[in-house]
Amino acid sequence: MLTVTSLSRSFGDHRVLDDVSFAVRPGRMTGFLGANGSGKTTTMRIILGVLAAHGGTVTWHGREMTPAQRRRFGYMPEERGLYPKMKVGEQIAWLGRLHGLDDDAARTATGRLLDQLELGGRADDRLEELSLGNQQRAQVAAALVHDPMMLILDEPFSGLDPLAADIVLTVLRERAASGVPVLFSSHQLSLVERLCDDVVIISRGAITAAGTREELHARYGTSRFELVVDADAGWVRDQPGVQVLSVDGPRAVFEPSGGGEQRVLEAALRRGEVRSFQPVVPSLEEIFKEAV
Ligand SMILES: Nc1ncnc2c1ncn2[C@@H]1O[C@H](COP(=O)(O)OP(=O)(O)OP(=O)(O)O)[C@@H](O)[C@H]1O
Repeated sequence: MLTVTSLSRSFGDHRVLDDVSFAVRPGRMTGFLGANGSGKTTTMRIILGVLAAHGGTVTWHGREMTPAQRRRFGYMPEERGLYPKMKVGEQIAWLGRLHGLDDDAARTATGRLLDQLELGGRADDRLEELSLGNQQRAQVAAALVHDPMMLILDEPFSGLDPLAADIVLTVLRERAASGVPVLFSSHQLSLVERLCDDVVIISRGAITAAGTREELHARYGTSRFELVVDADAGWVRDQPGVQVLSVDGPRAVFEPSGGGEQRVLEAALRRGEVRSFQPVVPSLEEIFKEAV
């Protein structure tokens, strides 16, 4: 497990990280969310050891991380760093060797990854000949080729169409399932909602929410209910013990008190068909807006 505790960092007078603490657990996909300039990249760079913290610690399984351990991390930086003129396959294998793989292992890992990322046929093309989305997939391969023990990915899904995002996601999920902690930043909240196990939200350099997706839904959950019937739902307004928030044809959203939701459900069943009746679960987008 990677644990970040009380990180702080300033650039001049500008404090960009203030008491940042969170954990990235093995086998989990952790989404790191925050508005532009909130401190995600700075935090990731400190974890990687390419930027010094002014306070706080980064530990791996409870101990201060060593440079050798950091070298076993896989990092996809925000500024993509592959060579445009170099052939994709050669480049990924070369990065594997730089990380200590022998020639055979580097070639095998490269071939497998490029196939998984559906770039197998492009191994002999120069990077610049690939579309931007395919270049991005090659960047993912570069971060994974040495079988890293932890993955830190800055916006790995930006610029990918939904099919390409799913291909990358499958590869990352496979690594997470094998026990690798995965931390990735993203602005695409619907995507994060679908794929992350844990969520960390940062706002202006401070963590405003962190936990499993279910914990955040419960914490930011409301006591609202949504009822959908087969005719106009305006009658819900007359029910005792509920505050109606909206009625839109057959759909009513209300906030009950003292068991009011049961009475509404019973009344709806007496009146006819109930199409759905459920508590309103906030989306990650709503949680994000409330937390930042
Ligand atoms: N080298 C630097 N020198 C001065 N200020 C910096 C430096 N690096 C980052 N900052 C500032 O630190 C703040 C946090 O930046 P950071 O890149 O960590 O944010 P971010 O959450 O990754 O943003 P984005 O989503 O836009 O990539 C910003 O105000 C940025 O201008």
